[in-house]
Amino acid sequence: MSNEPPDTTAESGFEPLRATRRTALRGAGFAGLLTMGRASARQDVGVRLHWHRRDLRVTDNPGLTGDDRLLPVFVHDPAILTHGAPPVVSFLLDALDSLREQYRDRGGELLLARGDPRAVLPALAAACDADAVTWNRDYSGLASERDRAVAGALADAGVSVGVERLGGTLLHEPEHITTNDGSHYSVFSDFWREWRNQEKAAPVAAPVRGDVVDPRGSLDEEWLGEASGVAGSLPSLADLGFDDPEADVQPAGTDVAHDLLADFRDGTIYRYGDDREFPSRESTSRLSPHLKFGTVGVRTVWKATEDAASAASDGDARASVEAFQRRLAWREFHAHILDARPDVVTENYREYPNAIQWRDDPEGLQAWKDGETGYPFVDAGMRQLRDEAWVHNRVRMVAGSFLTKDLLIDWREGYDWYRRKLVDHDTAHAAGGWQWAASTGTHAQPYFRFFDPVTQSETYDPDGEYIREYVPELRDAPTDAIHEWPTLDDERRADITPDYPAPIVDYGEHHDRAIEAFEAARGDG
Ligand SMILES: Cc1cc2nc3c(=O)[nH]c(=O)nc-3n(C[C@H](O)[C@H](O)[C@H](O)COP(=O)(O)OP(=O)(O)OC[C@H]3O[C@@H](n4cnc5c(N)ncnc54)[C@H](O)[C@@H]3O)c2cc1C
Repeated sequence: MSNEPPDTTAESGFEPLRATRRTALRGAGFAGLLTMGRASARQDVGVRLHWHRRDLRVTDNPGLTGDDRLLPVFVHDPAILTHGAPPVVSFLLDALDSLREQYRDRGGELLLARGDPRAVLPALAAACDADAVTWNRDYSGLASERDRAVAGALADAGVSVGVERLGGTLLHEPEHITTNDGSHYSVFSDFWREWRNQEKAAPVAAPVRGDVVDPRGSLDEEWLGEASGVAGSLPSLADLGFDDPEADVQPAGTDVAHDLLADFRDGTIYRYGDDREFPSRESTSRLSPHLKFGTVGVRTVWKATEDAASAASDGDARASVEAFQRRLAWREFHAHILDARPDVVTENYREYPNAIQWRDDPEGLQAWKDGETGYPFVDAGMRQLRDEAWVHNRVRMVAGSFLTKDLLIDWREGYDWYRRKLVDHDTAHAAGGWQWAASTGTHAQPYFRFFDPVTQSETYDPDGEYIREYVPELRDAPTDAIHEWPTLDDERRADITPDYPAPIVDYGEHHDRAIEAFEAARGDG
């Protein structure tokens, strides 16, 4: 395997900027920047400004390799923050704290700015006399638009820098995995075959002391003082306009991610194949927010899977590792789709000839959000979301199917609720997951396929352990009654507990309603 990161700059569409005039950027219009100063402490090698976004780590970060000295920055961008929510922003702040420590351990400092990156980055590049600005590529429409605008702003400002967009988020860039006609794959099994066969790059080394610029003493105080909001202390959730999350959000940071990964590699990964669909068995990695914010590098995760495969005792153990590797491929499949079709966040990927007649059902939607539908497996998932800001994949699928099929409510409502509540919210995977559940996505769950919440609960929570944990009203109920709750008569339900609701939709009838709506959308009606 090559130690070199794949060269993604060639297809990036960004030409290095070669403007020669350095302009003063006083009053560039963001918090804290007033005065420029020269920052490069050592004049013999150039300074490169690295803009961190979803790569909040120093280890295994292709954006941090190279000969020049690094000045890292993170910009709290109000335009992006409007799409945030307390769990993700809380995780982000925790991750930034950890990143800052990682830089301090190397004699540097993470600059923290607040404002529009189109103003912040040209100004900072000028202030620190940067030769280059780098960032790792992001794939959403919003991010791509922003990045193009920042590259343009750097050029317009006449700051003499080269801009490079690097690939630190995925193992394979969208341009490298395409169908014969050059378009993105829309069938996962085909994508997987191609993705699996391509060589994967190894993790890259972290910068060491001396590779990182210590901006103190070289950048002007305005950049560094607390009042500027540029360095100094991290903002709080309240500073950024967010309430505290309702959930107990899992901790962030590279050490946490590496510990999770090591535990998973050394044990749980071998149970993944058999146990991953059972929410009470805790057999998944819980790496999703770390992969979203890049507190761990995906090459590091891949290497851990290869190590686990080499140490596997038999074919079953190797198959289990491969089941996990497929999940990493799903992650990239969805990212490639988002790159090709940025509209999947709001529009159906697969259009039906007629519009799907989603129901307007505010009470049903609220019951779903509150975990009060009277379908215990669904409610357990929605309450896990409320309490932990994370939900097991099987239950996300069942709760997603329940909303879009059983309640026939638009998938965008579910997407928006998960966006506000999940710590791992990621536009690519959320759009992929929701559109799959709603049968509007790529490889499409057929419209007539439902996840029957009773059968799902019997199959994937046979002892009712998961449901009992999150639906305490049913803690003492017999297991068969837990599963069959939606089908029991009122008297039997009242005998078991008066505290848990009756089903909000009649078991069975909603099925016919959804089939009719989808057939009408298909023009079959
Ligand atoms: C309706 C719905 C919405 C979803 N929204 C998100 C989301 O906003 N963010 C998110 O990261 N995942 C989302 N998923 C995918 C999946 O549920 C989570 O990635 C997974 O539960 C995270 O737990 P884990 O890290 O323990 O996963 P593991 O099983 O350990 O998987 C390892 C990693 O693979 C990736 N992965 C696993 N399954 C998928 C998948 N189906 N699609 C894409 N990547 C996957 C994740 O990065 C995950 O961390 C959604 C799924 C559905 C059905």
